[in-house]
Amino acid sequence: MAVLECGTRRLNLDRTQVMGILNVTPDSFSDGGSVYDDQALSVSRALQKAEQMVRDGASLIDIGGESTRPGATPVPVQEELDRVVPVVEAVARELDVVISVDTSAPEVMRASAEAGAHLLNDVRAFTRPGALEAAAATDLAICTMHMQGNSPIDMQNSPHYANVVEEVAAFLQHQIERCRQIGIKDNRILLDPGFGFGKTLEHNLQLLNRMQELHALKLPLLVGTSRKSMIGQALNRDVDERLYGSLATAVLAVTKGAKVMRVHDVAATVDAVRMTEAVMCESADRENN
Ligand SMILES: Nc1nc2[nH]c(SCC(=O)O)nc2c(=O)[nH]1
Repeated sequence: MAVLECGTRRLNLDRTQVMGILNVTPDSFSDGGSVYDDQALSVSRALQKAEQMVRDGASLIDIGGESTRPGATPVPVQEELDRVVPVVEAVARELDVVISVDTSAPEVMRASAEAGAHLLNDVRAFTRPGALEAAAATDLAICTMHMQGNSPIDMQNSPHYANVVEEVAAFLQHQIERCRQIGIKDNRILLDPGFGFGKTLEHNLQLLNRMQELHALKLPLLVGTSRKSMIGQALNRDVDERLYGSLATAVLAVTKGAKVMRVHDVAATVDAVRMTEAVMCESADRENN
């Protein structure tokens, strides 16, 4: 059985797992402010949303205190801590689920691990000073992701690749080597091609269409396409009309070997993923019988 070691928890990767997105930010692009009451973060509202996603079939919850949509400005660390830590503590106390924290700040990584998180998810691939050391000091799983450009502020200015799949693969291979050098074992690592992070529509479409080529890296893939602009651009849909397109990308990602899907719409995605796997397993069952 393929397993991701997530601190005190182990995640079965023999089947694709669905990660529910829990933005605890007032300005996230697709559901900004959904857990805010007038200006204040409501921990109870955040917990209710997490409970619903677990009921819907999420086996991971990704808690993010900084919006990383294109053009977003960084959040002060203390503000991020104030948003994330109380929600991690509440979810750890109340729910049986793998808790992921979407952060680039080493202070938030350490505090989240203390508060009960199981996975550190960094869209900046643990490149901030002290971030990889902070991750290595825990026994949490990590997700390391490709982004072209230094941050969401500038990543979409002029994305450019000679060969996007090869360049993303080379970047992720380098991240694996950084992790190994600092003592983060392979069975704690998820890799993520970073859809929408310094990529044009064509880059994103090619990356999904050729994603099976990333299996050469031999570590499990996390995919985050849910409600992203690649869907809006391909279908000419606003952010609240991208469920069907998101499901199409989830099905394709699963057929190409994604092991974790990071999504807003958990129930719909769980059914799409399970149906896809039912068909895929049929062919495997038939070949084995
Ligand atoms: N690992 C990982 N973490 C993420 N955090 C965001 S924030 C922007 C959004 O949800 O559209 N995207 C991703 C992603 O694609 N992969």
